[in-house]
Amino acid sequence: MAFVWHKWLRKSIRFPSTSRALFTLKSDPSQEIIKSPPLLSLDLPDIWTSNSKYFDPPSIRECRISKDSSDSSTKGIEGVLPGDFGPEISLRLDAWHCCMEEDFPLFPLSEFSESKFSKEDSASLMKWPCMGSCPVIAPVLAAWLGVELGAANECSARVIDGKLVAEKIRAGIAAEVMRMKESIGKVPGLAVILVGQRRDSKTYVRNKRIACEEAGINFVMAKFSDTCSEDEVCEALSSFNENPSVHGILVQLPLPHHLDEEKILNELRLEKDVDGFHPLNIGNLAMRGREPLFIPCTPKGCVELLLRSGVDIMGKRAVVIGRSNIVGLPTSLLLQRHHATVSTVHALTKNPEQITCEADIVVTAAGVPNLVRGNWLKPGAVVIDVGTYPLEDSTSEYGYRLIGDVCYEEAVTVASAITPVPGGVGPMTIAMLLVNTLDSAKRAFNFS
Ligand SMILES: NC(=O)C1=CN([C@@H]2O[C@H](COP(=O)(O)OP(=O)(O)OC[C@H]3O[C@@H](n4cnc5c(N)ncnc54)[C@H](OP(=O)(O)O)[C@@H]3O)[C@@H](O)[C@H]2O)C=CC1
Ligand SMILES: Nc1nc(=O)c2c([nH]1)NC[C@@H]1CN(c3ccc(C(=O)N[C@@H](CCC(=O)O)C(=O)O)cc3)C=[N+]21
Repeated sequence: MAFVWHKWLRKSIRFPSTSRALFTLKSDPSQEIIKSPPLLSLDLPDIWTSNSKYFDPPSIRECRISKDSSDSSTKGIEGVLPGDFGPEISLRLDAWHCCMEEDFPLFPLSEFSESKFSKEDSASLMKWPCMGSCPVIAPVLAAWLGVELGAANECSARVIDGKLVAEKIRAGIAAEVMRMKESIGKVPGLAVILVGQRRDSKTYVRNKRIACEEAGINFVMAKFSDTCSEDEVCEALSSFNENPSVHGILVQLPLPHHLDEEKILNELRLEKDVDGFHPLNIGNLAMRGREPLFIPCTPKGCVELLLRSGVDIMGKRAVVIGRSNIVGLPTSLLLQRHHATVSTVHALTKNPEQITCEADIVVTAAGVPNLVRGNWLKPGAVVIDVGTYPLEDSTSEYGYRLIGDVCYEEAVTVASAITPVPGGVGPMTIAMLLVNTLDSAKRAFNFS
């Protein structure tokens, strides 16, 4: 289906740098477009959530708009989406181009955000999340659709279903474990050290055990009381280090205060560091051209969710809220490896909302419930909520429920895609732990 942009609209369009860069690369056949590098050892297809009326079939992830066609006759640009292209400018689109009906593709082209629109126009358009970052194309499409822009508030962000994605990944891992078992008679093994009685830690470890069992991965655990000594923990760690049937070791954090976390983690063998917290793994993640043995599970899960939701990371502005060794810092490093321009917000950052407002991708890992309000977000931003704050709730099965960092009800009306808590990043963290454990076993057995 074709549509026409009026000439005055065309004048207001300037192609932003990402498009320009890609256009340049495309016009030079010796250069390949650099894609975000794949992360998973398992080659699984893209997965799209079906729980929103706005979803992206992978086939329309790249569309082209004819540059010069019909200019003289229609005094506009004719765009044909997708499939029937003239001389093209290739646009890489955000993940969330909507497809309202099968034969009516609707593309909020956020690439055109430099257009000159009056503030009033932009403001009202921005309230329309599915088009919000495209002040140029939205009115054209709205007129074309015969809908009022005011109907905006009915739209809401696509929910990125981490649980569903994680289930598919885990099914892939189970198949790989089975293949390994059938070929060499071995399976991967994960060992967990759990110290103390924290309810949330117990829940996370239980989830890890269930996930391992379902995937056919051996799971062993060493449990200690709150008052145990450092030596006891180190002894267990060193026995797991020596055990050839253990390919991954995880010390559940946080540890009780009397234990020296750094000292204990230092005991862990690099090649079994499936959490990816070892300084050498983090250092290699940070350095260009170096490959860490393991990428920390939560950051890897966040990026995996972005990629599988069709969100292009390259050239995008990302803000990571939090800079901890286990989530915030490695997430920033990993996004940078995927060619995002990354800013960090932490507890001492001034005007965090202004910095966050600039981001196309927001990953938040502060552990502060409802920290990120709707007005912290750029319309159309993709929001990944890592935060899990255990709130007392006697009506819940385990006496608490998890709250994220993001004020979900507000964010869902502004963002283009968002992860829920629970059911977002958490299950992906566990899936990535299984991926790392499988990778480690494959390395140990020289099995590919
Ligand atoms: N879903 C999952 O799979 C996982 C979830 N989590 C959850 O993610 C959250 C973060 O975990 P973790 O990194 O270990 O936590 P830490 O407490 O180690 O780090 C929190 C980070 O957030 C920053 N921060 C705290 N308050 C604010 C604020 N008001 N504004 C901006 N930044 C702030 C801190 O800044 P500063 O450095 O200045 O102190 C710090 O860098 C927790 O809720 C945790 O439960 C963690 C791991 C996995
Ligand atoms: N060495 C170490 N490695 C970790 O990866 C690690 C850690 N320590 N300490 C604590 C944090 C937190 N974390 C989570 C894992 C799973 C869920 C998870 O599965 N969450 C589910 C719900 C869980 C529930 O049932 O309550 C969800 O968000 O849907 C959450 C959080 C890993 N962490």
